[in-house]
Amino acid sequence: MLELYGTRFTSRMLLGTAGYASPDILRQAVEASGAEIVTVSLRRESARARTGQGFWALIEQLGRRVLPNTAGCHTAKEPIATAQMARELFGTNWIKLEVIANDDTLQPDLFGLVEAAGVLCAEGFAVLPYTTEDMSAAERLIAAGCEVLMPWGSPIGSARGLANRSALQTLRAYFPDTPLIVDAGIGAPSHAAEAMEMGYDGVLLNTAVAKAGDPVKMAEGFASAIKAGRLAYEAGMIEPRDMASPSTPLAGTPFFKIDHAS
Ligand SMILES: CC(=O)[C@@H](O)[C@H](O)COP(=O)(O)O
Repeated sequence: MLELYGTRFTSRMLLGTAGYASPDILRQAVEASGAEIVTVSLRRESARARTGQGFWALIEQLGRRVLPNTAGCHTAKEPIATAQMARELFGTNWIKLEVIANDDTLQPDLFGLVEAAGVLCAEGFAVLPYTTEDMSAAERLIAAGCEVLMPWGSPIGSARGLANRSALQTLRAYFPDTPLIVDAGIGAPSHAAEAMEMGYDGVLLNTAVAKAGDPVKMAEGFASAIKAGRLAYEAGMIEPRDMASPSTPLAGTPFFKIDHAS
C-alpha cells in the first residue's frame, strides 16, 4: 500500500488530466489506470474556456482524490496564491507544488520551491513538491515539512524516462523512509517499471497516456508495468553479473537414464 500524508492507496499510479482528446477519453483512461489520485492544473484548466464547468464536473464524477497542481507558476508567490485558491475550490489541503525555473526545460526552480513549500507547509498544506534529484533541495523540502518528494524522471512532456538513474538511486537510498514518487518525463511503461524496481513508491505521469495512440490501452499498460515493477522490488531482484553462471547445475548423477537398447 502507498501511504501519503496518512492516507493509504492501493494504486501506485498518479495520473494527470491534461491534454486528452476528449473528456470521455480522459474518463476511460482514468478508469483503466486504476489511479486513485488525479492531478489537475488549476491555472491551465481555468484559463481554457473550452473546458469550462464541464471539466470540473467530470473531475468530480471520476470519484478520485484530486491533487491540484501549480503548473505554470514561476515565482514562489504564484503557487502560494494558486494553492490557496485550490484549497477553496476543491476543499483539499493537498497540493502538487510546481515552481518552474525555465520554460524550455520546465526544470523546477529549487529556490522558489523550497521557499513556497515552507510557506504552504506552515499554512497546513500537504505539499507534494515536483523537484529534481538534488539532495540538498530534498533535505530542505523535508525540513520545511514535506512528507513526500516527487523528483523528475526527465523534463515534463519529454518522454525520455529516467535521465539520471544513478542520482535517483542515490536519492532513494538516502531517504528510505520518505515516500518518493517519480514525476514527469515518463514515456513508456518500461520507464515506470524501472522506477518501481528501484524502490520508488509511485509514478506520476500525464503526457505518455494523454498523447498515446490509444490512451485507454496505454493507461492499462502503465498500471500493469507499475504493479510489475513494485512486485519485482518487493520480491528482491538478483544482481547482474559480469560472467555467465549456469542456471542448471551439472554435478551429480542424472536422474534419468537413456535406454539405448530400445
Ligand atoms: C500533469 C502534471 O502534473 C505534469 O506537470 C507532470 O509533471 C507530468 O509530466 P509528464 O506529462 O511528462 O508525464
